[in-house]
Amino acid sequence: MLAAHTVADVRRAEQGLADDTGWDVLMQRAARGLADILDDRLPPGATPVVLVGPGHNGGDALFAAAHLGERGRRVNLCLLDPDRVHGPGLAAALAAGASVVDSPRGHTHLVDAVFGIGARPGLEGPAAEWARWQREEDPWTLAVDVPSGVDVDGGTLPGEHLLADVTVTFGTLKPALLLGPAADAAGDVVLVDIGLGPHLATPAVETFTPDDGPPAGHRMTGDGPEHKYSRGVLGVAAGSEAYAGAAHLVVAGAQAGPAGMIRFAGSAELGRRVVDRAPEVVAGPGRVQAWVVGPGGDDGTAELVRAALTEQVPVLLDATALQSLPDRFDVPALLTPHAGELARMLGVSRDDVDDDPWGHARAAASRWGATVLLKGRRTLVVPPEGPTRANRSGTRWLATAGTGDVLAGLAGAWLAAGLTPLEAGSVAAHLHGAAGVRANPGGPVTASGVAAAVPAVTADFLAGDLHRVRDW
Ligand SMILES: NC(=O)C1=CN([C@@H]2O[C@H](COP(=O)(O)OP(=O)(O)OC[C@H]3O[C@@H](n4cnc5c(N)ncnc54)[C@H](OP(=O)(O)O)[C@@H]3O)[C@@H](O)[C@H]2O)[C@@H](O)CC1
Ligand SMILES: Nc1ncnc2c1ncn2[C@@H]1O[C@H](COP(=O)(O)OP(=O)(O)O)[C@@H](O)[C@H]1O
Ligand SMILES: [K+]
Repeated sequence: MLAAHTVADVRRAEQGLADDTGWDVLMQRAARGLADILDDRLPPGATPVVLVGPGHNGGDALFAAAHLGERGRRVNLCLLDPDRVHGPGLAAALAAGASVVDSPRGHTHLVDAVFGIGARPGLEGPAAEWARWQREEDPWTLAVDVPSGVDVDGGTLPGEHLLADVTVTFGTLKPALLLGPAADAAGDVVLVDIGLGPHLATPAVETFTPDDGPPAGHRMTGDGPEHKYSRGVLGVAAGSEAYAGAAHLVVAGAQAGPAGMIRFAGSAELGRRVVDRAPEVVAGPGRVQAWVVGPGGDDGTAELVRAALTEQVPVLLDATALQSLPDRFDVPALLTPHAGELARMLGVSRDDVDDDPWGHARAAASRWGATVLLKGRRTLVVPPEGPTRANRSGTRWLATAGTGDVLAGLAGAWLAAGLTPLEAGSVAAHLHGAAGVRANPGGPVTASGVAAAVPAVTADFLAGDLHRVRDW
């Protein structure tokens, strides 16, 4: 797992490390890591301009500029306020040959060291002018720690901010690098280890890396005897006269997961059609270890939700079922809205959710005592308490009808197999995104095609070897 910590937790960890090593060591580690990456990414002969703010973020970049100067590269510096600049950093950069310039205009390579974790979101004055210049001239940009102007803890973009192709961040990721609209401002994220690890608290946000395998606790790797019931049975209440396809797609997603059996609950006619396409499915009542209710549902969905909740097993509620929520859940629950559905649940506008997805998903998780999986380009899985999972797999081609139904079935299958809503939702989102890429790298996919690609992706995940999970 790759972790992100809040500013307060980063500050506490930095203090803990600095108590052992002294503050200088931290900044020197950050600066050297930054210089190495700049050296690697800048074309030979390119002269970058560094936008230098008043704090340590500027200090990191000034010491990095000194390293680059010592290695023979020209570096220009633009100071936000010449009276407020990291003095030793500036002295080192100038001594190594860097020059101060009045304006960044004309530079094709930019280093953003205006503000780091000390930033108040939104740029003003000369810093805001730099942001406008950046949009006009579009230089290749590397951000130091975070893109300046973003809301570091919340991932929102409340005002002017800079954009980055690459963000080099120190010690741990910051929430804005993984979630919300801010994550799209950060580009590729590269982590420089400065030794904070032992001092860091529980992360605020985490995300899978290619080496991550399945979490402990699913029924497939239990020690006991293995048979279809021990792997978990998933009940599916999805589809309706008008949306029969949802029933097929939820079943296809569920069959791509680890559950031992799927029971379909729905009209006899729809049940026959589902079994015709998927003969492994059992249509009709019986015991289940988890329910998926809602995709493609109709007026009868409220009753299906009520019935599922009386069984006291974990539930996944999607689409229509999100309009029939109990006041609080007394079973493990995974709610899977897209932004429009979450807006409706909370009585806010879709724009409100798009502007602050994490804030709204957290509000819903705490309001209902459920885990909320908010679908979108960067799907979030937010439990009522504890770290959020940010999904980084997928492709924009997944924005096509029915892929959400496949995800619901897949996540339901992992729930039935014994994972918590957080684990089931985040594993399913990770595999679903990777399957979207695998189904047709770089091009369009259908929801059925995504479901068909999930089993092979799952095999790689189970082996701890799932690469190429996104095409953005
Ligand atoms: N501590 C360490 O040794 C290490 C730290 N590290 C590095 O330090 C960075 C954090 O440094 P930092 O705490 O100095 O904060 P930073 O973000 O540079 O700037 C704060 C200054 O900006 C100002 N300001 C803020 N927002 C503003 C706005 N919107 N508009 C205008 N002004 C604004 C604010 O002004 P004030 O609030 O005082 O008015 C304050 O003066 C961190 O991201 C990492 O890069 C690494 O080297 C590891 C070791
Ligand atoms: N721009 C995007 N980039 C990547 N994935 C996306 C994007 N938009 C949507 N998705 C994914 O596509 C799926 C769409 O689900 P949903 O909105 O419920 O569609 P449907 O109801 O048609 O099945 C979700 O898994 C979501 O995360
Ligand atoms: K910055």
